[in-house]
Amino acid sequence: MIDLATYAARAQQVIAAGQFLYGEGWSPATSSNYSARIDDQHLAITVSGKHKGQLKAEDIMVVDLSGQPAQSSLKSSAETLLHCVLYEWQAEIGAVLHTHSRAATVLTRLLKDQDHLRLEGYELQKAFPGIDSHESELIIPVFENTQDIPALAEESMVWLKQHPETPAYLIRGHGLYTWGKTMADTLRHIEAMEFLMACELDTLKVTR
Ligand SMILES: CSC[C@@H](O)[C@@H](O)C(=O)COP(=O)(O)O
Ligand SMILES: [Zn+2]
Repeated sequence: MIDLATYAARAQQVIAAGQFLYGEGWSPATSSNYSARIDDQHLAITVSGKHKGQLKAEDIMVVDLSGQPAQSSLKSSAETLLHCVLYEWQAEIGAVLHTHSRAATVLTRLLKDQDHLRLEGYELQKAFPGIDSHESELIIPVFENTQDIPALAEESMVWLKQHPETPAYLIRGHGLYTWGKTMADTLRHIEAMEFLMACELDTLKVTR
């Protein structure tokens, strides 16, 4: 049984996240998907194809950790499985957010054949858990874009199980996935990644 009060609270968090992320320009044109954990078996996730700045309660649905809808005929996000494997991987993950910012799209295209973004020397790296110095190296994997979501889910898990400290990943020409213990933590990770990616783009502009 799903606790309805918890579900309603999580749905409100997802709606508020959408308003913020759309307002920042990081979730344009129905792109992006968001979720929050309800319990050890269920998550609240956006219905596929919705405008993320105008989400309503009926645009959030419940799926189990295998991505199957719980008592719903609605279609959950096309990328539901990418969320599910993260919740399955780490029990402490409470929210997962996927965005489509211009910075994530352009930077990953500029990185061309590189399979990761390397960040070092930025004070803001400390916005991520376990990082207490700008001198540490932060590696964010860049996966190739694909419509084969089960394959991407598998690829993300292979990387993350080998690098469990990773706070986010990028998909080339597509966007960002990040996660955290709470929705607030996850939103902070997005803001930090957006700042860092903007800095990287600014640096490329003057050094290329
Ligand atoms: C509007 S194109 C973006 C989609 O292809 C997809 O990548 C995305 O982020 C949103 O898909 P959705 O099924 O609404 O969760
Ligand atoms: Zn997407």
